[in-house]
Parts: sequence; C-alpha cells; structure tokens
Amino acid sequence: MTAKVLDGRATAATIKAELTQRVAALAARGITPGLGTVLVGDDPGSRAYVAGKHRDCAEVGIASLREDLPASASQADVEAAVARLNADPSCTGYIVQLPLPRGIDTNAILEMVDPAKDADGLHPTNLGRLVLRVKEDVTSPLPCTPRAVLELVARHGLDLAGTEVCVVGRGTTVGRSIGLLLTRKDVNATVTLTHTGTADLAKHVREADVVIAAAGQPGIITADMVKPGAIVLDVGVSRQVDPATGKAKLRGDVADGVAEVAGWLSPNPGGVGPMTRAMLLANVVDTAERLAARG
Ligand SMILES: Nc1nc2c(c(=O)[nH]1)N[C@@H](CN(C=O)c1ccc(C(=O)N[C@@H](CCC(=O)O)C(=O)O)cc1)CN2
Repeated sequence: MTAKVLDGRATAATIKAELTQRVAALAARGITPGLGTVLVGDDPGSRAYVAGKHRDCAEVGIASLREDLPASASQADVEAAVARLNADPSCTGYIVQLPLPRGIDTNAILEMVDPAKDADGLHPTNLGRLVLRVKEDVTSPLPCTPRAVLELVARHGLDLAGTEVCVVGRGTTVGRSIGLLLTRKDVNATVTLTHTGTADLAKHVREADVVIAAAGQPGIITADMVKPGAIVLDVGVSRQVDPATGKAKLRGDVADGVAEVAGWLSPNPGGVGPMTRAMLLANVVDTAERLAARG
C-alpha cells in the first residue's frame, strides 16, 4: 500500500485564499486584524516559524507586530513585551513563540497574555474553555496544531467519528489539547494518550485507526507499529544539523516505511506545519470577526 497524501501545503494555500477574502471584508468595514509575536532568543527553528507567520500575515492582509528579544532577556523583559502587546490596540491577537529559553517561566508568561488576544489558545482560560466544552465559535480560539490536524483531515473528506486514535506525546501545544478536541461530540473519536511513560507504545499504536505522532522523536513511529490502512499524522519535528555541511534537516516522528502501510499520511515537512500557520491566521480572523460582530 502507498499512503494517500494529507497535503498540508495545498490545503493551507486554499485556507489562506479564503482568509484573504474575509480580511478584505473586515477592511471594508474599517477593521484591520493585527497579529503580534514574542520571540526570545536565537533558536533557528523558532526564528524560521516566526518569520513564516509574518510572511503569512502579509499574504492575507493582516498587520503584524514583532517583539524580538535576545537570548539574555530576563523574565521581566519578556513580561514587559507581553504587557506592551496587551496594551496595544492595533494588536488584536498575539502568540509567544515556544519553547522559551531555559530560565524563563513559560506558564507565568502564558498566564499574562490577555485571553481575548490569545491567538494560540494556550492561556489557561482558553484551555479551560476547551475542557469545559465551550464552543470556540462563541468564545475562544483553539490551539493551532490540534485545530490544524482536524482541519487537514476534514478537508480530505475523512470522518473520525467512531475511530480509535492514538496520540503520541503529551505536550501542551498538541498532545494534551488534541485529546479534548477529538472527544468532543462533533468529532466523536476515542483517544488513547501515550507518552514517555507508556509501557508498550507499539501495542497502542498498532490498535489505532488514527495515529497522531507528536513526540518530537525522529522516526519513533515505524512501519511495523502501524495498522494497515491507518491515518497517520506526523506532527513532531526535529531539526538535525549535518556536521559535515552545517545545514539543518527536518525530521518528523514517522519513519520512512510507514508510507507503505498507512492509508493516509501527512508528509513532514509539508503536512501539519503549514496548516498550523494557517490556523493561527484563522484564529486571528475569527477573533476580529467576533469583535466586529459585537460592535
Ligand atoms: N506559540 C507556539 N509555539 C509553537 C507552536 C505553536 O503552535 N505555538 N508550534 C510549534 C512550531 N510552529 C508554530 O509555531 C510551527 C512548526 C512548523 C511549521 C511549518 O510550517 N513547518 C514547515 C517546515 C518549515 C521549515 O522548513 O522550517 C512544514 O512542516 O512544512 C510552522 C509552525 C512549536 N512552537
């Protein structure tokens, strides 16, 4: 079997075209959404992702604001950047790029974000609304990668109702929150959340109709672990620098042979990554539309 491709690049391009029209409709009413980013330090991956987010904004007509801080920034410096974006009326939503450098208290920073401007859906209020099953169209944004996974699957005509899903990885941005989304009544999947403490990972993966690999461990999901025909989403990404050339290579959590066993596979790069960026834009536009509707 050669898996069909869950094409994140093409799907993200379609979504961005839709968002461009929605942003133009807001502009006609005198409203310009503005996305802010807080980037701390020199991590090449984080720098590339933030640069991509600003390119995306320009493409769809969203204004963008940057708070770039050096790796030596203190907790107080990062908190001051967050306070500036909270206070800036031209910033309708913003994100703090993760991971933050060691020594910065990430939870304290995320708690400082104004929940109404939280474009990542990672503020405790917004994650709490997800737990309480408050619908995001009424109140708050969903975390971008979990939303990206659901949107990518739905736009390829796949229905997850009744499926057994194995999530690999328990990080906040993906693993923990995606389980909450998948078990909502409008999705109706059954979820097993696995992690580094799981005794027999292969057993859980093998039983799953859908595998969401978000461990950040290159090649951890191998072909022998995957049920034939399963839907496999490769979310985790690791940047490995080739010592010979000095060039960075991206590696996903899914090993090469999986494409021969799975029914559907999201490539990495080119799958969930571009969709994550598109969902960030969607969160910003959704928020701007909600505010506009409230006058
Ligand atoms: N505040 C946040 N921090 C992080 C998040 C997040 O959702 N919010 N997720 C990841 C990183 N991330 C977004 O910030 C992200 C990862 C990957 C991509 C992407 O487009 N990847 C491309 C490859 C890009 C490249 O060549 O480097 C792909 O998969 O095709 C976008 C965003 C951690 N931090």
